[in-house]
Amino acid sequence: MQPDFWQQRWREGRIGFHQARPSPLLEAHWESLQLAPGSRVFVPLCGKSLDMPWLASRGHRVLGVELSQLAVDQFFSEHGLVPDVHESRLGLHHVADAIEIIRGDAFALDAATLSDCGGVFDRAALIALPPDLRERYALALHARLPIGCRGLLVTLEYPQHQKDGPPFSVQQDEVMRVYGRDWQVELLERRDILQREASFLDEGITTLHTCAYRLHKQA
Ligand SMILES: C[S@@+](CC[C@H](N)C(=O)[O-])C[C@H]1O[C@@H](n2cnc3c(N)ncnc32)[C@H](O)[C@@H]1O
Repeated sequence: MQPDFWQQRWREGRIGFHQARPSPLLEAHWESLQLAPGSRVFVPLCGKSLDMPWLASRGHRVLGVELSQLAVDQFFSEHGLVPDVHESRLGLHHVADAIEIIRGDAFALDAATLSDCGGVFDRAALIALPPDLRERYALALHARLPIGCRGLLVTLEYPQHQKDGPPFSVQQDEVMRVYGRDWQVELLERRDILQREASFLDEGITTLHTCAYRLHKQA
C-alpha cells in the first residue's frame, strides 16, 4: 500500500478498521506475556487505536508510529490531551503522559529508537500490508526490536480469493515463516468472528477467524 492510500483513507474518514474499544484479544492475552511493569510497548501502524491508552492504563509506556497526521491529531484531541511536539529525522514526535506517537514511516525507525521497547503489540498492522511489505515489516522492522522483547500479534484469516485486502488474510504458516527465524511464536487463540463482521458477510466471505500469537524474541 502506498502512503497516499492511507492518507486518503484518513482524509475521507474511511477508517472502518478503527475500533471503539480496545482489542478483545489484547485484553484476553496481554497478561500472559508477563511483561515487567513500566516496560515500553511499541505499537506499529497505530492509527488512533484505543489499545494505546489501554496499555498505558496497565502501567506501560507506549511508542506508536503512524503515517497520518490526522490520525495523530484525532488521537490526542479525542483523549483531551495536548502533546508536546518535537521533530527528529524520524518524523514529528508527539508526547503526552505515557504515550508517544511518531508521525512518520514505521520502516524508517532504527534499532536505537526501539532499543528500550520490551513489548510490541500488533493489531491491524501486519494484515494492513500486502505480501512484499509484510515480509519487510516482519523481518526488517522487527529485527530492530531488542532480544527478549515479547509481543502479541493479532491476525485475520479468510479465503483471500473472496476479497481484496486490506485487511489481508495472513495464515499461520506465513506467521511462522516470517517471525519464526528470530522469534519464538505460539498460537494462543483462533476465534471465529464471521457472524459479528457484517461487512465481511455482505461481501460474501464464507469463513473469518482472528488469531492471537505470542512472540518472544530469541538471542
Ligand atoms: C489498518 S490501520 C490500523 C490502525 C491501528 N493499528 C488500529 O488497530 O486501529 C493501518 C494504519 O497504518 C498506517 N500506516 C500505513 N503504513 C504505514 C507506515 N509505513 N508507517 C506508519 N504508519 C503506517 C495507516 O495510516 C493506518 O492508520
